[in-house]
Amino acid sequence: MSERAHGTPAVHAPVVVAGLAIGWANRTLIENISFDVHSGEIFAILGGSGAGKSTLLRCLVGLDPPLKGEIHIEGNGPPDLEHGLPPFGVMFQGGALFGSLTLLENVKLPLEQWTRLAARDVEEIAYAKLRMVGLADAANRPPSELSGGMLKRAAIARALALDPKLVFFDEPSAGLDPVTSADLDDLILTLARTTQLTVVLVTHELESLFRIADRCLLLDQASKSVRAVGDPRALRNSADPSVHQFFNPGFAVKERSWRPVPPT
Ligand SMILES: Nc1ncnc2c1ncn2[C@@H]1O[C@H](COP(=O)(O)OP(=O)(O)OP(=O)(O)O)[C@@H](O)[C@H]1O
Repeated sequence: MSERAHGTPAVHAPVVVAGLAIGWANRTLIENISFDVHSGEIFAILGGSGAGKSTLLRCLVGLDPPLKGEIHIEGNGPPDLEHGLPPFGVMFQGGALFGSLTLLENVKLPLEQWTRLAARDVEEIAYAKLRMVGLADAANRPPSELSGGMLKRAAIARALALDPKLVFFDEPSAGLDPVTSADLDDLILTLARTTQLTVVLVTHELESLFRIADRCLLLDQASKSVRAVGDPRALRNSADPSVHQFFNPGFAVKERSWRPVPPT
């Protein structure tokens, strides 16, 4: 279901996807994927387990080639990770911090790799990023000494080290308890709203989705298609039963649970 088919302007969108098919060798996961991510919005990729959410994200950041279709990132074609600085930050599911380095050293890495800044400036910027995610006090600790929530924050700091205007997060709240997950949502929301950051994230946490996402894309494994695109709060009331069920998973159970017990 293309948003542009419904008239949404696509000019200068940070992410534009048209007629994309994703999958592996001779196995197509999802076809005809078309959507735009608007500047400054938080856009979520949703779907059941194995639907292809991470595969789509990997295509968007240039790690895997799509089977077919177009991807435009920041007005260019698909990202070419082998040549030059990618115009976005990425946080993968596990955070992917280097265990042998301190948090500060982890955040310094992209600055050292992609800029010619003096060592003092690199250190200052890396500290500023850690401060931004509330981890300045932990700058000299290794990842092994941190909680799951702190590791995610550190990974976000590293993804933002080069001040990208666009970031991709794969399951940022995976493995976190509800309180830590809500704190992380607040951080993502604050970053997006205060720095005009465009965020594309994969999630399967509905609570988090309703809390932070402006719009979302629902992938459907059975029909190999995009089932819905739009505001998750509106999709909650979708007339399409499968979309309604996805956004209201407890609905049928709740209905059954308060039905009176028949007299014996
Ligand atoms: N490198 C690969 N080669 C072949 N098939 C793969 C590869 N990586 C993933 N797949 C398959 O593609 C399908 C989609 O995987 P993907 O990780 O994109 O799903 P997902 O929606 O992110 O699922 P989950 O929510 O469980 O993480 C799965 O059936 C998976 O086994």
